[in-house]
Parts: sequence; structure tokens; C-alpha cells
Amino acid sequence: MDLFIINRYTGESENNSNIQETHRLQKLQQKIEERRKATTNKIRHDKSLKLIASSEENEGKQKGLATVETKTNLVNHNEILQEENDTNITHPIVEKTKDKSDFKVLGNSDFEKKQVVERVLPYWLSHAHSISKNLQKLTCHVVDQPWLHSTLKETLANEGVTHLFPVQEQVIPFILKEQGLPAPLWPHDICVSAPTGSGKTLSFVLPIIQTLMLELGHHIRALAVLPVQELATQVATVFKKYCTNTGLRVALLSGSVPRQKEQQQLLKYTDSLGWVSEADIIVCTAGRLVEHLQNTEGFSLKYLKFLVIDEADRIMDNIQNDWLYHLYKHIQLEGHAGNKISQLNWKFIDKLQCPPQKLLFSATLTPDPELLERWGLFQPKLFSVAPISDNVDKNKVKKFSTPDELKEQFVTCSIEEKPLILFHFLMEQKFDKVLCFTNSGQSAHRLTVLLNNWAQDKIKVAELSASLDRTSRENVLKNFKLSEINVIVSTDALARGIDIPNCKYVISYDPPKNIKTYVHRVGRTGRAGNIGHAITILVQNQVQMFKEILQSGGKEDISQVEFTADTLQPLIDGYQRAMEVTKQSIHTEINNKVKKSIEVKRGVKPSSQKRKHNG
Ligand SMILES: Nc1ncnc2c1ncn2[C@@H]1O[C@H](COP(=O)(O)OP(=O)(O)OP(=O)(O)O)[C@@H](O)[C@H]1O
Repeated sequence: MDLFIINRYTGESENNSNIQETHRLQKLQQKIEERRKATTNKIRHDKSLKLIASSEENEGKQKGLATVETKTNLVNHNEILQEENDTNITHPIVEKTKDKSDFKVLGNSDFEKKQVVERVLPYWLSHAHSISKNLQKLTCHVVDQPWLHSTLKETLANEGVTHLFPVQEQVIPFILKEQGLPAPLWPHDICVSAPTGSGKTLSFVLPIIQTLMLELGHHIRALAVLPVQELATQVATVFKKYCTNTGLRVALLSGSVPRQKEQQQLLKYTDSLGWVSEADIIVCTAGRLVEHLQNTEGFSLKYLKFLVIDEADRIMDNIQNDWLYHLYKHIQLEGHAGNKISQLNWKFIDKLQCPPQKLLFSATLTPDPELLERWGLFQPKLFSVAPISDNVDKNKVKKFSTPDELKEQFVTCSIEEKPLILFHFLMEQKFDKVLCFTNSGQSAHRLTVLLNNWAQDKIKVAELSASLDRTSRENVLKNFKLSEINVIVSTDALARGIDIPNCKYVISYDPPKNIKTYVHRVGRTGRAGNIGHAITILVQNQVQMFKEILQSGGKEDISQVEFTADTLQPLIDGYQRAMEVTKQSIHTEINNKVKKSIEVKRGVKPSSQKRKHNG
């Protein structure tokens, strides 16, 4: 019954509350008394400690006397401690000493100098496989390599490749060896950091083809991801070329054709097998890959053996549609193991499906463990032309290196002299096959119009930026290769990876914003062992910043091209006339644009948002 008794609150009786109040008061008084005692004890204790200290000071002078005094003091001190023990109060000083020695007091204001933490690179980053930069003395004769398939040797010979470049000589046999490991051993993932134009593309194209051609099927088995459409097209072309006579098929998924069309080209439905892939190798942009992962029925990566990420640092800087997350999720859902194994026993490992071997490439792959961690690499190996060793001064490490055949220079001038200097290079010094970089599409366009007006058909200048449609961009590159265009004025859209044969000069009309942009810009020339020149035009106040940019990549200072005012004087009249015409044509263009946008507002259908390249 007791369980069901409910005690009601009937208010406190006056008597009861008085008793409680007196009780509280007593407690308070007791606490005050305790504190008072503790303070007096502390003062006495301090005095006794001082006495001990002074006695120690006098030690040696009055040894005998001091011993007597110390003894007395110690007796006093012990007495005090005894008294404290009796009153059962912990001595604050004793407590403080204990705190200092044994515990870290949080919020303690004591300033402790922090030890400098030296960054230690993981073993695989600090012990890279070193790659030579020398493309002049090639020793790896294609026909002598027993590990290379005869079909590939034939195609290489047809393409005029007689020797493999150093990066290819090292990376290709390594990948082939890793792929030949018996199950359940997994191949090591690799990162390759080699200069622009050193032949990185063939170093993944050849081993992939050789591995896949030995076993044909109807599955996607290699996937190469690139940051932009142009690069994807370029890599797909190389794959297609070297797949000749191998039976392998390559598909390009880059958004250059509508998605439905890509789906039709890629997959076929059969009654017996369901969805089958029409391609063994896929080359795609990151954004388009996610679209297919999410929307294309039958798009399966279950049999994926290779995952290539070209220009890996660029792709990482600009994660399109969170592609890496979607891709890894997809791969794991289809039964591939992650890069970490939860159980290390035969029964478990034997059942796991080997994850695709990841191959990362770039000319500016930073050995930053935190950034590289995101790729989830399996026991990676690094191939680099600038390996970092433990016993090398880390401040002197060359982060990025440019080809030996590349001659880099800079020129300083006033802002008004910039176009004159560029024109001098093109017309007086007769620079041909020039790629000129500006920092915006607008200035690329204006500079192109100006140069064409100024040169009056003596040279042909074309613009190449994101404001042009795809076909126009392709036409510009094609005509440049055919020498129908002498100069391309471009934004940094073209700075990475694009392989323009015979580009002899790179001129940075506007300075690069960082070291990576610089390395990729200048890397459009001096490729595949050919001589190239790169000149950066700087206004006086940009010189320091430019030097700092070079230093940040561990690059040495570069030489300066000297100019005298006399050199530029004869160009001024022509420049002024060309400027007048340019102003007018730009003005007309702007008026036309305004007219168009008014038409759009009135509901008239616009022709195209993108500019066309007019021949
Ligand atoms: N072994 C070789 N012999 C002759 N030419 C080669 C060889 N390997 C590659 N090339 C040529 O060298 C040029 C540059 O190669 P590739 O585009 O692969 O360079 P890359 O290292 O990827 O440069 P980037 O970092 O700028 O992308 C291409 O025109 C390619 O055809």
C-alpha cells in the first residue's frame, strides 16, 4: 500500500524554517573560521620557508651555526605541518607544488614556450622513385623492351616513337608488374609528378592498354578523369590511337555531345546479358562522370581495374559535383574493397574484390600528405623528378620543375609599354607559333582585336577563351597547328595539359597568379625535348611579387630581357592608329550586345550566347 501514498506539500511551518536558517548560518560561520585558520597557517609557513632559504644561503660561511638553525627551522616547519594535519586542512602551497609537478592545470596563465614541431613526411613521399628530366639522351629503345607488347611497339613505331621518355621507362613496367601480382595481393597506387611535356600521358595509356588487351569483355575496366573537355578529348584521342589492333574500345564522356547520345554510344541492352558496355576504356570529365553515375541505367564500374586522375591537383582544387565521393561510393557499392581492410585474415581478404589501381598524374602534384590523403590511396608509390630526401635541406627543395629545354625570361616596362613590347616580339623579332596569356577573357578579346588591327594581315591572331563555343575553340587549335594562325591569345583555360605541337613561345602578357599557373603556362612550350621560350611581361610593381611566386615553387631567378626606349619609339604611331580602330570596333560590339539583350527581353529568340571565331 505504501507505494500508493502521495505526500502533499502543505507549506513549511514557521518553526521548521527557523531551524533550517540557524543551521545554514552555523555552517557559514564554520567555513569562515576554517578559511581564517588556513590563511594564518599559510603566513607562518611562508615565514618558515624563508628562514630555511636564508639558512641555506649562509651555508658554508657559518656551517656549524647554520646546521643548528636549520634543524630548529625544520623542527618549526614540521610542527606547523603537524598542526595543519591536526586541523585537517590541506596546505595551499603543498597543493600548488603538487599541481605543478604532476598535473597540467587548465587555464593556468603560466607561459610555456611551445616546441617547434618539425613536419615529417610519410615514408612514401620522402622516398620517391626518382625520374630523370633529361629528354636529350634517351636510352630506353622501344624495340628492346621485353615487357612491351609487340602490337604496342608497332603503333609506337608508326607514331615515330623510337625511345621511351624517362617517366615512361619507369612507370610503365611498374604498373605492368603490379597488375601481374597474384590474388589476393593488390597493386600499389601511384602518384607521378613530372614536368610538363615529359610524356605522362603515354605512361598510363600504354600499361592500361597492355593489361586490358589480354582479356576482352563487355565491361568498363579503365576510367580516366580529367578536369576539362579539351583535355579529355586529347587523352581519348591518344587512347584511341594506341588501341589500334587491340580490340579495345574507348568512349569519351565530356559533354561535347548530349548525354543521351553518350548513353547510346556507351551501353547496349541484351536479353541474355542485360546491360553491356560498348567501351572498355572511358575518358571523361569529372562533372559528366557524376551525371552518368546518377542517371545512366546500366552504368557499372564493377569490373574497374584502373582509375586514372590526370592533372590531379587541379581536379582536387575544383571538386566538381563532389565527384570523388560519388565515384568511391559507387565503386564500393559494386563490391570493391576500400583502401583499408577491416579484418586481416585469409578468409576475409580472399573474398574481397580488389579496388581499382589509382594512378595520379600532374606536373604540379604537391607532396602534401593531407591533400593526398583525400584520394584514399592504397600503399602508394611516388615517382618524381624532384624527390624529397630526409637529409636534404627542406627549404631548398624544388617543388616544381620545368623542362630543361625551356628558356625562361622576364621583361619589365610601364603599363603603357606592354602592347608595344608584345608587338615588338611579334613583328620585329618575328616570333611565330606564340601562345599569349592574359588574366581575363575580356582582355584576351581586346588584345586580339588590337593586334589584328595593328598587324594588318601580316600575322594572324586568334583568341581562345571560355567565351568561344566548343567548335570555334577546336578550330582555333587546329588552325594554329596548321600554321594558319600565328598567335593565340588565351586565358588560363588553355594553360594546363593541352599539347600544342610546335608551340615555340609562351608570352605571359599578364603575370601568372601563382606558381602552378606559371609552371603550366610556360609548359605549353619546350615539350617533348624541343626548345621553347617563355617570357613574362611585368610592370615595375609586379616584379617583386613575381619573384616571390617563383621562390614559392623553389625555382631560381630567371634572366631579364633589356629594352631601350629607342626600340619601342617607332611603334607608337601605328599603335595609336590601331587603338582608335579597336576602340570603335569594341564600341560597336558592345552596342550589338545591348541590342541583342533588349531583343531577348522583348521575347525574340537569341541566336547564341557564345561568340563565334570569325575565321
Ligand atoms: N617517347 C616519346 N617520344 C617522342 N615523343 C613523345 C614521347 N612520349 C610522348 N611524346 C610526345 O610528347 C608530347 C607531350 O606529351 P604529354 O602530353 O604526355 O606530356 P605531359 O607530361 O602529359 O604534359 P602536361 O603536364 O603538360 O600535360 C606529346 O606531343 C607526345 O606525343
